[in-house]
Order: sequence, then C-alpha cells, then structure tokens
Amino acid sequence: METTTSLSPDKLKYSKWKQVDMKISKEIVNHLRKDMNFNKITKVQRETIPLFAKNKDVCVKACTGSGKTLAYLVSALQIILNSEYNSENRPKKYELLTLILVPARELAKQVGIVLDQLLTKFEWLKGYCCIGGNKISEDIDSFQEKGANILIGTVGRIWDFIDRGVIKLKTVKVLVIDEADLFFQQGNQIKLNQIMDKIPRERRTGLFSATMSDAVQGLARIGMRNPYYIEIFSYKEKTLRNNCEPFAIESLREEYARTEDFEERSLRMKIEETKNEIVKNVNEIPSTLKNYFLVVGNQDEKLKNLLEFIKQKEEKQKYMIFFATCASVEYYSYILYHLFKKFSIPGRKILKLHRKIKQTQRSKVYQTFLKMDNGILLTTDVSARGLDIPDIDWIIQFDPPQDTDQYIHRIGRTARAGKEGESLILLQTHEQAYVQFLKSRKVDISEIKLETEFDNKSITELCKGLMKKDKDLIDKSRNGFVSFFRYYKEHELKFIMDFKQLDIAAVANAFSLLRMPRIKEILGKKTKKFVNEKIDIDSIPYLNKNKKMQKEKMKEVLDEKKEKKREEKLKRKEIAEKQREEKNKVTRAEKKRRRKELEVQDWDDLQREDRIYKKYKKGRITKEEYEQMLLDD
Ligand SMILES: Nc1ncnc2c1ncn2[C@@H]1O[C@H](COP(=O)(O)OP(=O)(O)OP(=O)(O)O)[C@@H](O)[C@H]1O
Repeated sequence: METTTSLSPDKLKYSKWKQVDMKISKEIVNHLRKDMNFNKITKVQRETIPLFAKNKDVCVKACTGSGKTLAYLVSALQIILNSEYNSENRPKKYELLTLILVPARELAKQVGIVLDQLLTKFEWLKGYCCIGGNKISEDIDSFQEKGANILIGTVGRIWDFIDRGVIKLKTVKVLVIDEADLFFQQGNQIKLNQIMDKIPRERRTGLFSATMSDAVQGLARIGMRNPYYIEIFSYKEKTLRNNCEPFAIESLREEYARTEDFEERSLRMKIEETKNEIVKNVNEIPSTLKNYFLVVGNQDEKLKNLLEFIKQKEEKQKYMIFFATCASVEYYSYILYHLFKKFSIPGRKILKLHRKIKQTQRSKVYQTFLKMDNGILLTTDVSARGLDIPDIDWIIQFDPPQDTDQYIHRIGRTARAGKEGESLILLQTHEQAYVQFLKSRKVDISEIKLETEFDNKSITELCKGLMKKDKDLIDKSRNGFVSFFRYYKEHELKFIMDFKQLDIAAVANAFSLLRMPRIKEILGKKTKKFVNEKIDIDSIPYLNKNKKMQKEKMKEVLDEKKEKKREEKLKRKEIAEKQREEKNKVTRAEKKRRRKELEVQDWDDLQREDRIYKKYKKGRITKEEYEQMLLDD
C-alpha cells in the first residue's frame, strides 16, 4: 500500500504550490501562479499530479468543483515535458501525445479553454478540441490546418476521426477519461474499448469523476496498469469513516485524501462490505453546499411553488433549473417568461439549453450564461456534468433525476472551488421516499416549506390564453406531456417514482394541456379530473410563419416516410408470400420423392420375403429358420 506524504495543516483546503514537492517543472508552476492566477493548489491536484505526472495510472474520485481538470492537464503536460520533446525538439504537427475523452460537447470546450490557457507558455505544443454537432468535413479541415499534440473530444467524434484515418493513436502517451462513469451510462463503452485498444499499452491512463460506478472500476482493472485509487473527502466524512481505520488518512484541516493501490483497495472494500462497516459514497458533495427539498403535492403544484421561490429571492441570483426532458425545457422556458412578466417578477433573464438545440446555438447560450451575473438557465442533464459556470447561487431540480449520481452531478454545478451554493429539489407527495434514498447515500438534505400566493387557476388561464393564440405552444405543451410520461415510466427508481401513483390529470394540467392526447401509456387510465377544451385546435395559427412552414414540411416528410414504410412493408409481405409458396412447392416435391423411395423399399422387402418363402417351400430351410429370418428382417 502506498500512502501520501504528510503535509502540515493549513487553514484552507488549498496549500501553496511551493509548499509541496509536486514534481512539476518551475515553468509550469510559475505559469499557473503568475499568468493563470492559481496561487494555491487544491487537494485533488496535490494528490494526483505527483503520481500521474510520474507515470503512475490513477483512478481519481473527488467531489464536483474540486479542480480535477487542472489535475490531469498539468500531469499530461508534465509527462510531455519529461519526454524527449521541448521547444527545440517539437513533436510533429499531428503527433498525438495526449488524448482526453469527455462525455459532453460543452465540457470538451471548457477543458479546451483551460488547456489553451495552459499552453500559452508552451506554444510549441498544440491543443485541439473535436466535438460533434458541426459538419465532420469542416472539423477535419480545421484539424488538418491546426494539427494537435493534445486532443480533447467526445467519443463519437474522436471515433469518426479514427475511422476516417484523420488521427492515429500509436504515439499517445497519456489517456484521460473525464467523468468516466458517464461513458458507461451513455452506452459508449464499446467505442471506448475500441479507442483504448488503439492506444499503446505503455500509455498512462487517468480516470476522473465525482462518482465512480463499479463499471468504471472494472475498466480500471482491464485498461490500467497497477493504478492508484485517489479519493478526496471532507472532515465530516472522515468522522463517518472512522470505522475504516487504520488507513493512511492524511489530514489537512478540512479535506482528507486517501491514496492506495487499486487492488488493495478493492480487497479492503470487500472486507468492509462483508463486515458492514463501509460508508459508501460520502465524498462526492462539496461541504460548502446546502441541499433542500420541497414537497409540493402533485406535478401541477410545482410551477406555482417555483414562481414563489424565485420571487422571494433577490433579483441578482443565478439559477440552473433541471428538467426531465428537452420538451419540458422548451415548454417551461416559454411559459416562465410570460409568467414573470404577468406577475411582475422582473430582471430574471431566461435561457434554455438541451440536446435538441443546434450546437452553434448551444455554444452561444452557454457563453452568454457564463458571463451573466444573474439569470436562469433551464436545462436537462446535458448540463449536469463537468460544466464550470461561475457563481451559480441555486440549483433547482424541477424533476428528480434518474439516480443519485446524477443528483450529485447536477447540484455540483454550484459550490465550486470552495465557494458556497444551495440546491432545491421539488418532489411530489408520493415521491417523498426519494429523500430517504438521498440520505442513504449520505446526502445531507433538509426540508423547506413554502406558502405561495400564486394559484393554478390564473397560471392555467395565462398558459391556455397563450396557446389559443399560437399553435406552437400547443405543440410544446403536448410534447412536454408525452415525453414526461415516457421519462416517468422509464425512471430507474420505479419503487419511488411509481408510475401507478402518478396523477395523470395533474400532469396534463402541469402542461396546461387543451386536449388529452391519445397515447398508449395512458389508455384505460383515470383522467376524470381533466377536462378537454371545446376548441378546434386546427383552427389555431402558428404565430411564427417559419414555424408553420417548418411544421408543414415536417408533416410532408413524415407522411412521405410513412408512405415509404407502408410500401416497403407491402413489398416485404409479397416477398414473404412468394418464399412461402416456393417452400410449399419444395415440400410437395420432397414428399413425392419420399413416397417413391418408400414404395421402392416396400417392393424390395416383398421380394426378399418371397425368396425366403421359396427356400422354405423347397425345404432348404426349417420352419424355425424361416420364421427367424423373417423376424431378422
Ligand atoms: N488551484 C486552484 N486554485 C483556485 N481555483 C482552482 C484551482 N484549480 C481549479 N480551480 C477552479 O475550480 C473550479 C472547478 O474546477 P474543475 O472544473 O476542474 O472541477 P471538477 O473537479 O472537474 O468538477 P466536476 O466534477 O464538476 O467536473 C474551476 O473554476 C477552476 O478554475
């Protein structure tokens, strides 16, 4: 077992670069301190860099916002500086030395920005960020123009580059997988394995995340060589872990680190698990983050509580609000804008970000929100991981995420780098067990109560009024409703997010539906509390003419697709019919052949019996012999 070297206690979580032997060059330290303004070093950097930069594989688990990005970028840079390359002996333009895989485009860009800053002092090295969302041909042209020694990217686009022969991974010395567990949730492990297979085995590998699933630990076993497991946790968690002694827990005043051999750790975990001593997953949440929940009744009670909550806060606050689906973000961003206006809640600028927004627009929104002092970003889990947006005051979870890991990543967008932050999750009454579930994962969470002066009637009136003027909003509300059902039905925590307990009428009212759509999920279920509006929806216009054209075009395309599918189905049916007929023909011919064969065989048997009988008649064989020969036959 290897433990960390001791470090004198410090009032801050950070210690100074010079206080410890980080095994990194002065050039890097000076650049970090003087140009990038990072005077101190965070605990995760303190633990990771000396090992990773000194050619050890690492599996690093540290809470959100703890500075993992710089930990792996500095290590990767130091490994390059330790190699044969320098400003005189530069690597070739396309010679890839480091590959950094991240699960989302915005995160790739963000890491790219930090890397660019880091490389301003090392201009002989080139960084490049390749992500999907734009034309692959453009990306390839740009890559070929710029070249890269350190490449950051999402798995899909990196794979495209490999597949088209744009990049070769034979020269890669360092592989970093950031937010490692998400690759497994996204089902990207096959591509990930294929990419890893193309990188020489002598590489160094670093896995980083705030949450580490068993799958990641499996990857550590097959994709790494004698890795170290580095874990950072806070003082409070140390107290919870007292049972885990005696392990080398090196203490600063507020944060603790444990570094140990990966296999030894696995063994220890097994022993502790059987002894029931283990305190799982306690080190993922920053200690500066306060978490709250609010129980609201049914789904249709959430919007008015959200309005009240925001209204009671100061104007200058920055929020991220997480929804279950892209369609919910589309609907509520539109509605909230009008509700703020109607109820005079000024100064809250609303932005939206989700997977279905085009990449160029996504980048713009992200950049705008980064710079805003206050405002609200409505988003989905596309923004849950890794995004480093400064000074978010509140994370609000309008819909609970699929699992606690995602909860932890969502709330981790606030309280970053030692700052304070708060989070709120809205729960329906039947979902209250979610709180116990969070507590079992050692999430410190308390209840808040809220009296609201907003009422559903006036909210619904406003929403329906808007819908009656613009069919686009009707589409948004319908899509929001349908996708919410699918989200709920497929929720991983079925014992808490119980579909049977979901009040369908309340969900319909939450989206101010004009008519209940006929979807198979709700056929035969009670929706008495919901009343369909007597209105001819087709007579409502699209305010945005482009939208109208888009919808018509989309309908045309869909109709065409349907027709094509119908024709293909008919064709398939015809072919199948023909094949059946052919098969029947074959079977008939076969039957005939078999019959003939049998007839021939019967004839042979008869002839043989006749011959034996004649022998018996002529007295050449006895009666017993005759009967025996017939039996043998
Ligand atoms: N040594 C340092 N001194 C001061 N601030 C730092 C230092 N290192 C990193 N930071 C800042 O801390 C913030 C969080 O860093 P980073 O994004 O790397 O966190 P993370 O651990 O990767 O979080 P997540 O798990 O959410 O991805 C960033 O704003 C970064 O600039």
